[in-house]
Amino acid sequence: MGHFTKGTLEGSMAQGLIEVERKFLPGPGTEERLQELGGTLEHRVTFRDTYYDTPELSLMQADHWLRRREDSGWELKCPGAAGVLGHHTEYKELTAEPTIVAQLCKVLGADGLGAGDVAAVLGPLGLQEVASFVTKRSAWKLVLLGTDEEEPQLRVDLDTADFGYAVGEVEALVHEEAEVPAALEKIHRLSSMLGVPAQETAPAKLIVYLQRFRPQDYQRLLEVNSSKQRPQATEDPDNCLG
Ligand SMILES: Cc1ncc(C[n+]2csc(CCOP(=O)(O)OP(=O)(O)OP(=O)(O)O)c2C)c(N)n1
Ligand SMILES: [Mg+2]
Repeated sequence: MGHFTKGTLEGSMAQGLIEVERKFLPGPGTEERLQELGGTLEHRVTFRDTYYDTPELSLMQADHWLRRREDSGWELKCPGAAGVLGHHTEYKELTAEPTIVAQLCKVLGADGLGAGDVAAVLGPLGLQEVASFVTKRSAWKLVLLGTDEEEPQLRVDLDTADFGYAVGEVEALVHEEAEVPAALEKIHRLSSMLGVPAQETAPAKLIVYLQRFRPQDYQRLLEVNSSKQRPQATEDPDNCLG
């Protein structure tokens, strides 16, 4: 996994936007540093995420991540176009339930389940809870000095999961692919001002959860990840940007 993930956000508020992000390990001084850099705290929020998969983890093995987030509904992250910028990977974030159901059926090879609620197809598709945890997030916004455009602003989320793991994300939202390199450059710049070592990466909360509480599942995922090359977006029938 590279340092960045990028997904196209769906939904009324953020239609067509591309999310470019980098995860890092925050320290005790990270919030203070954000303030010194002119960052503003947008909000603090607490939410529970529950992830679903088959007993064999068919979705995760296909790089699909299905979750229900308390108060904001279902979301499926699925692989987007292969990264052309080196280290980052891309995810499209589906939030419309009929679209999620259609993609689930495609990945799991199921037919004739209709296009209704996600909850209604969990049983038929053999999907069950694999992880559930609460995140406390502080969401920050920041404009880099010496940047003339008003956007994209950078966002920083500082998350602490209820099982004790803390992880940060620096992210930018852009409108088109052509803006991604500049966004990556800003993310790099802010990360380094936050004292993040250049090569540092941090695992997703879910990955750490599996490692700690479902070690056999974690092992299964590792084996798949090391034994297969990520398919090119254009050749991958499961790709949901395609
Ligand atoms: C080794 C490895 N690590 C990560 C991945 C990708 N991955 C792992 S879990 C996962 C799903 C969770 O993504 P994450 O960015 O951690 O979610 P979160 O920050 O809580 O929510 P937001 O509010 O940003 O939507 C993905 C895409 C992978 N395929 N392989
Ligand atoms: Mg994230």
